[in-house]
Amino acid sequence: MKVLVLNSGSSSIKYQLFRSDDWVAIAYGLVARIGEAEGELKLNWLDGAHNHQSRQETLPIPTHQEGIDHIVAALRASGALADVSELTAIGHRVVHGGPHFKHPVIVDDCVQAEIQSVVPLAPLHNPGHLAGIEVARRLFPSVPSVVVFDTAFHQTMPPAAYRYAIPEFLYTEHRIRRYGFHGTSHGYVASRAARVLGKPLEQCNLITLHLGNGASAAAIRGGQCIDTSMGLTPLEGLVMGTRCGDIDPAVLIYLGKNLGLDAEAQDQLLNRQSGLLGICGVNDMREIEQLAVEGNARAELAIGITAHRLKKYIGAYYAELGRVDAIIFTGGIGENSVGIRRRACAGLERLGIVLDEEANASRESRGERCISVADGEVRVLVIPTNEELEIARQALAAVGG
Ligand SMILES: Nc1ncnc2c1ncn2[C@@H]1O[C@H](COP(=O)(O)OP(=O)(O)O)[C@@H](O)[C@H]1O
Ligand SMILES: CC(=O)OP(=O)(O)O
Ligand SMILES: [Mg+2]
Repeated sequence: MKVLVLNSGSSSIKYQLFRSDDWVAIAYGLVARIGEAEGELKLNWLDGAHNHQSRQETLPIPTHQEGIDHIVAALRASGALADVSELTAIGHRVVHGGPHFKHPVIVDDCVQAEIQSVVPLAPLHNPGHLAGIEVARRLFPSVPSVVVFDTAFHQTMPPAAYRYAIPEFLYTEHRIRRYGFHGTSHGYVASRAARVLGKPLEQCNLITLHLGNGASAAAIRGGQCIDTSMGLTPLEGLVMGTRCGDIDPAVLIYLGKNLGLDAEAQDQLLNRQSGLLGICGVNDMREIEQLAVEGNARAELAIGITAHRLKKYIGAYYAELGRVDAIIFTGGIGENSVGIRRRACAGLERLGIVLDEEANASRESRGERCISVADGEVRVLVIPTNEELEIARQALAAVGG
């Protein structure tokens, strides 16, 4: 049997198809630029002889419905999915689950309404997820759709970590609190780290750093999340591709009073025009690192602010945990950027965090690896994340597989 995972965004749908007996990804790809004049369909799959094949097409994809239609047609044509009846479940990534969801759930109208109700709290993410869920339920009524929430892993945080120091009614009546995101990734890399460390997850104290386009840190004690850097929305915390992360909230008051920016304009400014893009005009870390090598001062500053913020969170979470077994880097930047890892860990020797420069810089291994010195008190690990695999497993478990 097979499990299809959809990570449906506002204008794109990433997908992966897993065989559930051995969890091999037999196909994966992307539908991009939904609603634009020229859309894009990408499919990679394993053929009958286990050779990798790929196909790419440019075509108009006006809606999410057509996007999912194209995905299913391409999966069928490739032979990866002979028939929809082979699907045991469809797993959907949902960034914001609000205050109630602690576990994955099979979608029904109530669940969909609850996800809809928190759209204002994840404006970049939840609307696209809902579009994907609606279409999947309509097109495949016989296959259960399971939602796996980014927020679920963080539900173990204590009130001291998740409450903000603002009037109580904002929490009780308006659900304003820290939720945290990327939980599927933090949870996945934490369990992989426990295997590398050779002890049960329940005995591991970890700091996990998910550094992709969105970026967040989590403090994990005994396998459970006790704090995380993202807040009510995925805007708080670390510096991101286009999001500012932590700032003085009075910046918003200033923007409103002195620049006349309304809420919509403030949202655009801090969610889409800030972060790396705002500092140096580019939001892709690989390009920024190249620009910095060429002497671009704004690119160098963008890297400097990013690493400074990371170090601050490592220190804060070290203090919260008291004892740390490992720091884990993951996500596109965490897995690939030698420089960000080096700068985030520099000067932390007194905390027992000492990188092995050669291991950190080695491009030989792309997989799970240790990049700290052999006798380091705190292990520093690079662990590639696999949110889709984790979603597929959790979706199968939710349908009783
Ligand atoms: N070799 C590399 N060196 C530095 N940064 C990289 C490298 N490869 C990817 N990245 C960065 O990773 C980020 C994207 O991370 P990713 O986890 O793929 O994002 P998403 O959150 O969209 O899944 C981009 O900033 C990209 O530049
Ligand atoms: C929650 C979040 O920021 O997700 P992403 O990194 O996919 O944007
Ligand atoms: Mg990602």
